[in-house]
Amino acid sequence: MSSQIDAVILAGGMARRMGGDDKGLVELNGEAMIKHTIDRIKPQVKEILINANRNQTRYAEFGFKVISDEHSGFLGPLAGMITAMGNTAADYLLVVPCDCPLLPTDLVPRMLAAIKAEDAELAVASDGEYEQPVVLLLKPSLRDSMKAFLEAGERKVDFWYAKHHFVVESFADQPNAFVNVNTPEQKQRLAAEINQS
Ligand SMILES: Nc1nc2c(ncn2[C@@H]2O[C@H](COP(=O)(O)OP(=O)(O)OP(=O)(O)O)[C@@H](O)[C@H]2O)c(=O)[nH]1
Ligand SMILES: [Mg+2]
Repeated sequence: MSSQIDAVILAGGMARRMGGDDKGLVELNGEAMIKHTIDRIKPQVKEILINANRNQTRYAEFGFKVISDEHSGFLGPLAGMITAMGNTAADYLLVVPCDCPLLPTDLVPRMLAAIKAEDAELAVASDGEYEQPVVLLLKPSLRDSMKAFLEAGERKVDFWYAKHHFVVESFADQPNAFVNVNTPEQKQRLAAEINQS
């Protein structure tokens, strides 16, 4: 039987480098940033969850369930993952950020194959050089471990997964896969690149 896979798109940060604008809703080439992410991920998973702590009504307009962090206070991406893991019945949860508009279209099959090959608990994507700690495929049963880690005051995603059996899947074959838009300048640059190609 094939594995059921849901996804959470993390859009729950404060986006300070974007001047506090809600990053998932900022427009890139005429569409909300999160719409680019949705278009990349939707064909690869069963259900999508949007994790947002502001503007929930606007996020709901994309047609998916919107969930807010169960821990208040903007505790970081782990808080969004914990909430999503409690809202899925899937075998695996894909975690992606809202500010990576060019995610691989073969993200899920490759991460899943990497997990199965090593019988690992989770996979983290890499650009060939750096791990991408908010691009993960993980078993929702890891929720208790993540919750305990967050509630102990820890915040760093890579420190958390280092405690588990994880595999790294490299997407070095796709140099722009994890282009990350954190500032208005990065957004302008990417918009110009997309328009040229
Ligand atoms: N649920 C949730 N997601 C978060 C939180 N902080 C960051 N994220 C998400 O984690 C991912 C990576 O976050 P960053 O881009 O580093 O941080 P950010 O808060 O969005 O932006 P900056 O304030 O400019 O660092 C993004 O998808 C954010 O939406 C949080 O407190 N809760
Ligand atoms: Mg970012």
